[in-house]
Amino acid sequence: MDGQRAEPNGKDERDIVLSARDVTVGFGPKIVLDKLNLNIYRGEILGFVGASGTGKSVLMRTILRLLPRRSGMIEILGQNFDKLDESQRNALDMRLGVLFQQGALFSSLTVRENIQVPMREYLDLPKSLMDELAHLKIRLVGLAADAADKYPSELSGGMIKRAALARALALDPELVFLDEPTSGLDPIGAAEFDELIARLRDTLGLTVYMVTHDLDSLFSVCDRIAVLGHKRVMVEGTINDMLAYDDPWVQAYFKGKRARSIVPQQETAAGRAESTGDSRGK
Ligand SMILES: Nc1ncnc2c1ncn2[C@@H]1O[C@H](COP(=O)(O)OP(=O)(O)OP(=O)(O)O)[C@@H](O)[C@H]1O
Repeated sequence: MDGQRAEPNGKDERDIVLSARDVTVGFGPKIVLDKLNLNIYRGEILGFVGASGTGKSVLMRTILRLLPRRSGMIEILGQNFDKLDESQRNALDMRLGVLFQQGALFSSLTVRENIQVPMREYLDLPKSLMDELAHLKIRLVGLAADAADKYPSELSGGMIKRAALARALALDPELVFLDEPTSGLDPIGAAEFDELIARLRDTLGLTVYMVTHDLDSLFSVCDRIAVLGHKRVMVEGTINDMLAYDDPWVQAYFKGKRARSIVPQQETAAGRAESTGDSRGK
């Protein structure tokens, strides 16, 4: 397993929604990602992990075109941004949702107004319709209707994450990027957020790219895991693939004390359902 996925017959029948090929990113003389390859498949929740400073945020920001790459190709939903004109890029951007770390809501806007930011940017809708849509998104992420008129400073950490998720879902995206979605949440709040993401994937047919350090998320909701190391995706696959991979960081991460408190539960089919917050934060 080296991140260059090859099926036995040389073909991959799965629907690829994001494909990064030989992506190289650097700052000055420092190369952070070197010929990185990664596929994300439709309908999956991919957990993206790696030691601090390996380039997880850099990759996500490169995919979102917030950082330039030196070389390589990125295709999203079958399209190569480099070959699109501005209106096509906008159309593609609308099919992506992003939840940045810490939620990144605008503090001077209410939850409703925050959710409407992407609508105002990309769509020309009457206010009444935008209000209705914001209300739907608020309910979708499990917030009470009265959260709509609250400012971020009036929300708990868990509510901020949900409001930020509602904003990420404002335009009904197909592919959602989540940067450390459960960081800062208490164990129960984190488990509930994981469940919400899994439910939305099932009901909305989302594909989810989740950067996370949270072992519980990896074990409980991620279908596949990709590990960033040595400037590329060094291993991708299931938990069992991680456990079998011979690398000191991967072994320490997936077989360390924290992981041992979670792994045995996951070895049964019931494990996914059982793995709610009790092992978090140990
Ligand atoms: N704008 C920048 N200019 C120079 N170096 C940068 C810039 N952004 C990131 N880096 C460097 O790129 C490397 C990867 O950073 P990145 O933030 O992607 O790590 P990460 O894997 O997301 O870490 P963490 O898990 O701690 O969030 C680091 O060495 C960082 O210092």
